Amino acid sequence: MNQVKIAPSLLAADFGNLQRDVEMVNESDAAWHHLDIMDGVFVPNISYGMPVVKAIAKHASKPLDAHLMIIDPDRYIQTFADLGVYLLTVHYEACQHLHRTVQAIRAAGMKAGVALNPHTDVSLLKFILKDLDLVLVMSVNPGFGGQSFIPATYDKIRTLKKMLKDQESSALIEVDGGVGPDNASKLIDAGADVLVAGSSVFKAKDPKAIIAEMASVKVS
Ligand SMILES: O=C(CO)[C@@H](O)[C@H](O)COP(=O)(O)O
Ligand SMILES: [Co+2]
Repeated sequence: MNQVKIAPSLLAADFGNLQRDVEMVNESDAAWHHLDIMDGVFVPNISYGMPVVKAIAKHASKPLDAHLMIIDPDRYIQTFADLGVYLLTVHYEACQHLHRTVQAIRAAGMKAGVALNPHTDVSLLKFILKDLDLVLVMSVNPGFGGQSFIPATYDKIRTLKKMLKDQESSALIEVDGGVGPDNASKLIDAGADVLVAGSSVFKAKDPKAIIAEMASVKVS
């Protein structure tokens, strides 16, 4: 059984000290850097765009896990590949032709993920699961850091885990929103492979210790 991966979300970093915070993640037990790209249309917030992704990529030593909260993400697939993104995740709710988008992500040389909003049923991915490297289960409504975790997520992860097993899919399950040491074990028990954590890491006195605590949770 693989160890859980921790992906600190840089949305909660200090943007005035971005290099310092990226380097903190480099030196920690985190597996990936999680990048939240928001367009102000799909979600009611604008985060950051390509120049900031480029700056992060320059200092990051771990794979870049980009979570696109933008409509019609096909427009930017090649740009993210050129910036060195490892895993590109698009929202089910933001794509007209999800299968085509996933194929385009892989053709550009990246791993492909699909994110689901809290209200979106995992069964909608039934016929595309085999084409995915990751499913991102949103445990808050996308758009902002620092929100409260939605408890229905546990059942959603369990249902998705069963679907993946039934289809013999090796896609990872990533959980994003309101995640921290308090719910990490329960999420891992439910079947999560990757935990995204923003506020619980960057607002902590000792961010590296919080990352280490979550990364060391035993997988049963
Ligand atoms: O995608 C998102 C929000 O839309 C996340 O990646 C958040 O950035 C996670 O922040 P916390 O809930 O952990 O503070
Ligand atoms: Co995210």
